[in-house]
Amino acid sequence: MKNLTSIQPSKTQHARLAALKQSFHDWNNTPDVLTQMAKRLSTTLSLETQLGIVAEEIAATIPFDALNYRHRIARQDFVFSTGMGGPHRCEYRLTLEGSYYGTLTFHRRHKFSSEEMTGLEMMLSAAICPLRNACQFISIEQAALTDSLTNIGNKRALDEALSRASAMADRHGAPWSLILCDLDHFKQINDNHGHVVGDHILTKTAEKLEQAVRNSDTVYRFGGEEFAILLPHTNELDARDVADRIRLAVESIRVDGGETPLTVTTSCGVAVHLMEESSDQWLARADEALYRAKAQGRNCTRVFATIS
Ligand SMILES: Nc1nc2c(ncn2[C@@H]2O[C@H](COP(=O)(O)OP(=O)(O)OP(=O)(O)O)[C@@H](O)[C@H]2O)c(=O)[nH]1
Repeated sequence: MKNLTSIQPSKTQHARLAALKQSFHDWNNTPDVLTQMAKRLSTTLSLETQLGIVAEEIAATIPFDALNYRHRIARQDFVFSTGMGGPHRCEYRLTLEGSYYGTLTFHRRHKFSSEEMTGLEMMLSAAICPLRNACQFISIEQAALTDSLTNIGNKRALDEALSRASAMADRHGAPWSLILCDLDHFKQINDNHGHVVGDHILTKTAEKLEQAVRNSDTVYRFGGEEFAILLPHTNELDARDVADRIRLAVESIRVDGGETPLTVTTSCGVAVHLMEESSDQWLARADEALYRAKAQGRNCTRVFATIS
């Protein structure tokens, strides 16, 4: 083994260690305004919580009447507001290393002085890194729940949504319906026209499904050519109508397939949530209805009927 030269603590090192000890003491016991805010921000990756902390810490030094934050992250608008208006405002576009992380606006009844604006800028400079991390965390979380081909929710997103929907249906008693759609003879499209055309049809299908349903309904791709639509406040009868509308929407898709345009049909299975059933049981009943639609000729809707 190589001999290591023994390191003798020098005077400078002693001084540095003493300074470190002092700064640890200050950081721990009497942090300055910026350190205190940075410490609090580092405890969370929730953008909402971070913005609450920023609002509190800034208000302690620079009072304001309202703070608004808006940013579009992963195709979704994120909005945070605290307090009530005021005619004067200071607006900051938050950017770091060329990337944009939202716009923060402070409102107040009285004008902000230039000294106060400098203070705001200092506080925001100290907050921008944690805010950037929180925005990126939302993007990563969103990506893990999104199907990369069609840009709609994936199987994981469906599982989470079904669990939430089951809990809400049990608690409030409102009907929730689930529609499963599976494109018919999709293998033939891939085999005859190639996967690129197949992928294009899947993308078009996702678009059509989203257009065919209400804003409050959500569409997921949970398997190769399988889609799911979750419909809040929708009973069996209405869900059946939606499923038939969806089938017509999918039938209207036209994709360039050589001499004649390619078309596709879909089979649908519907199940309304039953009191206290698990999301797996609910999904299994919708799947059973879909299986019947396939077995009974395809391009049709079957409902897992409930006796009420
Ligand atoms: N292009 C493309 N094809 C996919 C994707 N995922 C799954 N598939 C294909 O979807 C096809 C599904 O075939 P099957 O399960 O036999 O079903 P089907 O041919 O639609 O027949 P039915 O469902 O019984 O009407 C297979 O050929 C898979 O390769 C994808 O991401 N892109």
